[in-house]
Amino acid sequence: MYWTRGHIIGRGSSATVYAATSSQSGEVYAVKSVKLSKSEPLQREGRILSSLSSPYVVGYKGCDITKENNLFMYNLLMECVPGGTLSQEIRRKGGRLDESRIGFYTSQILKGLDYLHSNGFVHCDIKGANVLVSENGAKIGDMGCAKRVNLVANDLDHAAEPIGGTPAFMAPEVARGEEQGFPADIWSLGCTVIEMATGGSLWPGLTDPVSVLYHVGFSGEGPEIPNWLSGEAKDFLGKCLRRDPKERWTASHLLKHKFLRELELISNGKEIQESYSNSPTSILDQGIWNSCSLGESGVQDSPEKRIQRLELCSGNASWTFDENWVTIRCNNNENIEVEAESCSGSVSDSIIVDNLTELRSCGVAEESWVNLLGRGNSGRFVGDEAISMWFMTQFLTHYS
Ligand SMILES: Nc1ncnc2c1ncn2[C@@H]1O[C@H](COP(=O)(O)OP(=O)(O)OP(=O)(O)O)[C@@H](O)[C@H]1O
Repeated sequence: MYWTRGHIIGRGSSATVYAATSSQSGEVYAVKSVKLSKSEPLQREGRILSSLSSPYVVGYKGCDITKENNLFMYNLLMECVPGGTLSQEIRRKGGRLDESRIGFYTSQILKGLDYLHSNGFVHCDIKGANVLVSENGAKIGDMGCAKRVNLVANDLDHAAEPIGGTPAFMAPEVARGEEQGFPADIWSLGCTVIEMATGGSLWPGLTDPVSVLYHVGFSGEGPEIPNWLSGEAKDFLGKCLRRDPKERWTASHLLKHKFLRELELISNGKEIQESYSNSPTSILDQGIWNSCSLGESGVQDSPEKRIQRLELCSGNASWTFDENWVTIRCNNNENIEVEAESCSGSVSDSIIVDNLTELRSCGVAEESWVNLLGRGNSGRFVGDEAISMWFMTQFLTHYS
């Protein structure tokens, strides 16, 4: 397939997403690109997406390898969902959504989950930042953490698939590193409903992902359910946020819950769609394209200097919904990669050090590692190449 790369429309912790135009049809796609040498997780995501087809999951359009500026890039082409993420939509609407809109998006995310689960996939990272919205509603995106469940045994192949996701949205059994099956997505959906209702932190007062993990896993508590929600909505959340995964309702069961059924009868989707299409902040607006320019900084400094710069960039840990992110990854060889990125485009850096001893010898206080991890909405734990549970253990040991 021939296509032309356009503007950046989003950045995640592992990849950059651009608009792309098909040379033949002129159709606009979203293309997620990474250096070929680091593309194994994206290739895996592509393989999963290519096996799926649902109006509630972002559509697969193909993949290829390009050579640009002497770099080989792996590209995953997807359907372009023009409204950005659900988290961005929440901010556009002033920090929280009204209940009918919450029900509208929840029902579509659930239909996507029902589809994934009945095809044997656990998404493993449901949250507002991984749901894409358009005038037609919501679609589940970012299948980068997804894993297959053995439907016959109704169990995970633990050896093959590490636990992944975003700490604040993780189910208790996931935070404890025990299991990550279909019910884990349902807990994360409950957290996403609360995100839609509050726009704020699910765990106020907990400012770094390690303390969130510890609290979720061992405190016996769930996130606070906003008081202003109706009884039906609270009941729905209660079914999603049961601490025992066996007691959580399934996606197909939740689709029949009175919270969604009643809303569907009242709004029939129309009012919500009209309201959405009036939004002036679609990512396809030219103004947004024009304002989006991201610089790449050089990487000539020594690892020491670059780690120190990252430490300065990271500031205080804050578990908020800002778009800045800093990620620390550890691969199987225990090389540690530290990256910093600013959505405004002013910082872009990445360094690799061999082990924790080297990170220590660079003079970065261990507290700052937590800060580095805690910044932004993607202080997250994902597959092999990303922050491993091993690395989390280091933090837990340090933290406790
Ligand atoms: N199909 C799409 N259509 C429109 N925008 C998209 C699409 N896919 C991704 N984006 C944008 O790109 C951003 C990054 O995408 P995505 O979350 O898939 O990347 P990632 O590197 O896997 O993220 P992370 O690992 O941090 O969760 C999204 O937050 C969204 O703004």
